[in-house]
Amino acid sequence: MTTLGTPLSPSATRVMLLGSGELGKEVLIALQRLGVETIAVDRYDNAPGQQVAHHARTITMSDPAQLRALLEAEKPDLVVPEIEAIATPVLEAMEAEGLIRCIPTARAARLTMDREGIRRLAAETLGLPTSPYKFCDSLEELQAAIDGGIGYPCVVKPVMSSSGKGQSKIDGPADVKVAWDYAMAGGRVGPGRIIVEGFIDFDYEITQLTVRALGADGAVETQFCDPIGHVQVSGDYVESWQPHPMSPVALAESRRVAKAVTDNLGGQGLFGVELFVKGDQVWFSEVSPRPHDTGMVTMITQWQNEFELHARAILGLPVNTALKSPGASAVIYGGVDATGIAFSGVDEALRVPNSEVRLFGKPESFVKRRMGVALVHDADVEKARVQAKLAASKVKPHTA
Ligand SMILES: Nc1ncnc2c1ncn2[C@@H]1O[C@H](COP(=O)(O)OP(=O)(O)OP(=O)(O)O)[C@@H](O)[C@H]1O
Ligand SMILES: NCC(=O)N[C@@H]1O[C@H](COP(=O)([O-])[O-])[C@@H](O)[C@H]1O
Ligand SMILES: [Mg+2]
Repeated sequence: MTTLGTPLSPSATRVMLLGSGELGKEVLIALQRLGVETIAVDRYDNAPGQQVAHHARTITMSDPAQLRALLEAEKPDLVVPEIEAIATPVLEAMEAEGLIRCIPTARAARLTMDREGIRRLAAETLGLPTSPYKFCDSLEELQAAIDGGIGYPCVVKPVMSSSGKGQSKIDGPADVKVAWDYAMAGGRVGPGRIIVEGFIDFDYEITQLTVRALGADGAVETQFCDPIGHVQVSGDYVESWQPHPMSPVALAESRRVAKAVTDNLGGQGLFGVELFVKGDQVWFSEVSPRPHDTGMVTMITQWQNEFELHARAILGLPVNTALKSPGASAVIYGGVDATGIAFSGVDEALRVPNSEVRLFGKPESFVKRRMGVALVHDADVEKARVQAKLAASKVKPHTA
């Protein structure tokens, strides 16, 4: 049985988010609605989730000493990683010492913070289909990997990066050094290990949201959301929709792969399993052991959106993954490099039928920083896509 306390009292159920961007903000709102006391941690002040949590803390989460000191001081009941760039060995050590409970598990956070950990698990331990790949520490190793079998075209990514940072496609020998240099500039931490992957010429790609939550008998059960289709530009999501139509064989294979990966990672919570599909063939790409950016569409398509599902699953509450209506999301980028920007045209965006807009409240805008998202529901998912892009285009960010 789950017992929840009163926030800001000795009985409080206290949850700490490590990372408090747009995804964490929605998890925090879902937790607040259940009377959970929340602590929002990020690398900068006034991060989106810090604006809605009971407590805000700003630290360098990749610094082991800073992370351990904060966890020891706050003693949360649950620790919920929201980004990859965290000193995960601290989480593993403190979980092993019985000092914290990490969502879904500290091991899952460690394996997925680094492309090498999750790729070797999926392909080599679990035997799941993936693109061909090699890990390289120098330009020479990269060239040798391509010549030795990966071939052209291929994709280079820093092992520690997300949202497409440092990622590029290599079409021929002339691109190899450019891709290497770009990866070195775009990686998250430290010097240069990359993954080079054979390019998969997929028909479409999906995110298979997968929830591990407690059933009535107290055992973990796996439930799936309808598949989310999405379009990525330069490795970053620009639009998503749900449901994405799939053949029964491809859908069953997607769920087999998603279950194999999430069973191994374990724990409770929602996962975003990224898959490439061509005909009935499915390749595992990567997995977020937490809500996924493409899953923001569920804010308008599901009875319980992915953030509510995560909140409920981690607290031991039952979940419902049913679709409410087909719908779509389209990203609103900053368009300018400036702090404290303004957004015109929100009224016009909201005049698009069946639309909603979320502005994340990030204190600083960059040309390609995701600052908001437009959402539209419609019985016709293709129409929802068109309308969501229309609504997003009406919002005009500019310097204040
Ligand atoms: N091997 C590949 N073949 C074809 N396309 C690929 C390949 N690898 C990546 N892509 C494309 O680039 C996108 C981003 O790749 P990936 O998910 O690995 O990067 P990421 O930086 O982790 O992104 P995010 O954090 O947004 O999930 C994929 O969704 C896909 O569209
Ligand atoms: N693909 C991962 C992803 O979308 N993560 C989301 O972006 C935030 C960072 O945004 P920022 O880079 O604008 O600070 C993260 O905190 C998370 O909410
Ligand atoms: Mg991805």
